[in-house]
Amino acid sequence: MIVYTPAKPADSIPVIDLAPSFSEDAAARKAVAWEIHKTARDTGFFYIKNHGVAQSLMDQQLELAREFFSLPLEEKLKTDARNSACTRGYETPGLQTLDDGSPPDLKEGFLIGCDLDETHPYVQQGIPNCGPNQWPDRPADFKQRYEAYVDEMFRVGRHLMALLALSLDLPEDFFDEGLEEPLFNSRLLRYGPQPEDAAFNQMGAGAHTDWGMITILLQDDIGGLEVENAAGEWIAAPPIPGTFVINLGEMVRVLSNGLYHANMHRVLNNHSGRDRFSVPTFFDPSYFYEVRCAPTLLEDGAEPKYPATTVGGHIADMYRKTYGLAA
Ligand SMILES: O=C(O)CCC(=O)C(=O)O
Ligand SMILES: [Fe+2]
Repeated sequence: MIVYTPAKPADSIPVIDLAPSFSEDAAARKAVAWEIHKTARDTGFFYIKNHGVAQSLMDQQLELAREFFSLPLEEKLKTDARNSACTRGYETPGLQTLDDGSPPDLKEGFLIGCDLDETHPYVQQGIPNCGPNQWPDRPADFKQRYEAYVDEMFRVGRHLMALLALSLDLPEDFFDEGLEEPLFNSRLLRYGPQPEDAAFNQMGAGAHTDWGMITILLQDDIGGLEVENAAGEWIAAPPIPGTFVINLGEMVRVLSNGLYHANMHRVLNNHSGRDRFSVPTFFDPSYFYEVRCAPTLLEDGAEPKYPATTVGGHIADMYRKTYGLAA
């Protein structure tokens, strides 16, 4: 358990302007990659602006979360994630415990991922965490609305992977073979206000590192996300209109031989009396893509610090672990 101590004000999570990264000018793209390189070695977190996602789509996605969670419980339970072999669907409060030893997370969720039906080879082979989504009938057009958002997350995710490659002196298309069928999960989240009688160390989301490559977080205007920087200090990651919060997951540690950080973060529920909504999207190369230390980071004959690992296997293990804890 990581016992809560208050976070300092944010002074070191940079806002990176992606506009020059869409330029034809290779030097302009490289300059953005260098900004990512610097922050990846410290907080592992940064905001992005001028990412090309329409503000209206961002607003609509938070509205989708608001509409879904305001439905009666019995309606939400029609897509109960406990009835899904791959934990897709509605997640009741307390279903997940991100920080072992802390109380279960005080948040309500709705999870989707790659929508694979029973004819897909992965599903036939019983590969963990692969299967169909559960789509609710209400709110209207939920599936279409969520999929329109995911399309844009794929575009941003691919773009960030190219910049991540560049930031490690790799060719921009280095990850392309792993990105034909990216693995992703996306979750709507609702964090209620912190109860007066909250248990000791009760968090909205317990301190954790993300498991995959890149997380693209959309948050509303309430705040509550906190990040541990390389100095071990907790700093706030407050909402900044028009931005996404990007953070690097455990796969990046393997890729960068520990040079880049997959930093701890958590959500403290608020005292404003209002619900907070957020939408993290976890973007990764395909299930069996092997992540290994970037060749640019190894001297001749040197051994990488971390063994190569497949994205899907690691993430599936972490799902089992964090849901098992809450059971
Ligand atoms: O809701 C947030 O701000 C962060 C959520 C998060 O860290 C996660 O789901 O991994
Ligand atoms: Fe996270």
